[in-house]
Amino acid sequence: MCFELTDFQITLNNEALFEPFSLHIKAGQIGAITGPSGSGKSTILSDILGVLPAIFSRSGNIRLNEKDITGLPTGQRHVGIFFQDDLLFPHLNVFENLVFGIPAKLSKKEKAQKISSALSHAGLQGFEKRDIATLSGGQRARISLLRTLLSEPKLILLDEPFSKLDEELRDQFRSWVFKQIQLQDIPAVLVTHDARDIPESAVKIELEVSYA
Ligand SMILES: Nc1ncnc2c1ncn2[C@@H]1O[C@H](COP(=O)(O)OP(=O)(O)OP(=O)(O)O)[C@@H](O)[C@H]1O
Repeated sequence: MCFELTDFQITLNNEALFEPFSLHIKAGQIGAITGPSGSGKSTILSDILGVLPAIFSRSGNIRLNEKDITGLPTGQRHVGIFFQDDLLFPHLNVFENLVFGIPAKLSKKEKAQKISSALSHAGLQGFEKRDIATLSGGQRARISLLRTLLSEPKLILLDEPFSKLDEELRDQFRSWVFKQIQLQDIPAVLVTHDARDIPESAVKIELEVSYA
């Protein structure tokens, strides 16, 4: 598994948001994109996901596992996203939230097994019937990432994933997330404004903004 952006640039109203860059990451590796507010970090993730708003245009290529995915609709890209607002369904329990992430082709039993094993991995064994409202912030965050991982993405995007967590939880959750990405053996693109969120081993890109 590998992910590449080549000579990548996004333009808004004929003005480039940042200088072109290339990024190459392998399975289990993190590509970390930083840059000033408004430099285009979230827009880059939207484009990788396949939902770049029409007002923007892109030059360069997006390749996942050696295949150019630029023309593919979102549903065929197999890209998972995780961000600070966890978007769990508050009226459904943990099991019902997680089952949304699982490919529909699996049987009921297989789905239940996958969920049980994922919860154990996250230190949340037996949480299937818990209401979302009864979970702590850190537990919610873990459930939310599990849901993304259960969809078996080929690439995961992390958009300011830790910014809503308090200091202590943030450290724990960050290490846990990076471990899950390695276990899943997929590449990940991380967008953050906080250097503490970037692991040593990450491939780092700092967006260069050229102000007119
Ligand atoms: N739908 C939109 N319509 C018009 N301009 C937009 C739209 N979305 C984003 N922009 C502009 O595009 C630029 C890049 O925005 P983007 O959200 O990608 O930046 P960012 O680096 O993620 O910023 P931040 O760190 O503040 O979240 C900004 O100047 C923003 O105002």
